[in-house]
Amino acid sequence: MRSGFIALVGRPNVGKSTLMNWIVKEKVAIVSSKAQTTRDRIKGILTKTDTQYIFVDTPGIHKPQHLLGEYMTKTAIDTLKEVDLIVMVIDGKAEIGKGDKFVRERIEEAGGTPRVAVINKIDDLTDEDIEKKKIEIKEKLGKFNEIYTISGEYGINVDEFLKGIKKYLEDGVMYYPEDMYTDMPMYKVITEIVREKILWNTREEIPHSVAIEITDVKRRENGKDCYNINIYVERDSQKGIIIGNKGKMLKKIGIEARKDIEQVLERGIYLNLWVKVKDKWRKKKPFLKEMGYIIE
Ligand SMILES: Nc1nc2c(ncn2[C@@H]2O[C@H](COP(=O)(O)OP(=O)(O)OP(=O)(O)O)[C@@H](O)[C@H]2O)c(=O)[nH]1
Repeated sequence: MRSGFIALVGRPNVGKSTLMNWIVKEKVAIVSSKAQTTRDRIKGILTKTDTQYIFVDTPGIHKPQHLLGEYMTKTAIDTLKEVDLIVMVIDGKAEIGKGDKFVRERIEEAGGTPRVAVINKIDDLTDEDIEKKKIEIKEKLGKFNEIYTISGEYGINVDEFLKGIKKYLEDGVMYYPEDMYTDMPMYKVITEIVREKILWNTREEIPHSVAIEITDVKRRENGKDCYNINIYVERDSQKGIIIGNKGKMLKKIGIEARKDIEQVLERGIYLNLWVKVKDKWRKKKPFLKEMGYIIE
């Protein structure tokens, strides 16, 4: 048996969450076309007959712009020092830029941890594009132990990638029981589902300034739990967008979120969503602490 921790790193939007979801085939990481949606270290665990892969999906590494950003980057760098392997995911469809170089520098800070590069989104690339990308990586990002080419969305070459990275894992250990696919607490899974639905439904209109909190769970007489969940935004205008015309948007978000949550919990629930304005919440440390984004 081999087992080990693998950090998936890369600038926002390269496809880390999509890849992890494909690998563990369960809803453990949020997928969105928006940048920086994954705020927490989430482990996706895949146990095969003789290998257990524990994936740590790091927050999108980027230059800190505000308090929440600082927290996300620090978490990501700490992760890199602890793992057995760093997998740097690169968007094969985009030119390698400042964001990728910034991530590469953070990998250097992790010291001697082995690192491989993954060119993602090859479903949209020609063989020639892929070869060019490999050269670009060597020129702009330097040396990796290996370079893999995959598509996380369609699962192309993902098995080969998994077999290939087995050698970096520790021999003779198994960290988690076989049937476990995430150690993310259930409340976090639930709030992430709500956040995902908001981001999907509101498209470009709602920025990342949204935080979700379960305020209470009450059991109704028929035995079903009723979840009350607050959605915090920064401005009245954002509140308006989420609620929508005659409350239609909030209703849609609620229905979609409830369905996914019921699937995860394997039972029926009631879900009440409340939208609240907290001005500039990202800059307010006590509030961030309360929401679990800062641990001191
Ligand atoms: N064509 C193609 N698109 C992909 C692939 N993987 C991901 N995408 C798209 O790329 C976008 C970003 O994917 P995510 O998985 O959210 O990216 P991420 O790196 O986890 O982003 P953050 O959580 O913001 O760090 C989404 O629109 C995906 O549909 C792929 O293999 N092929």
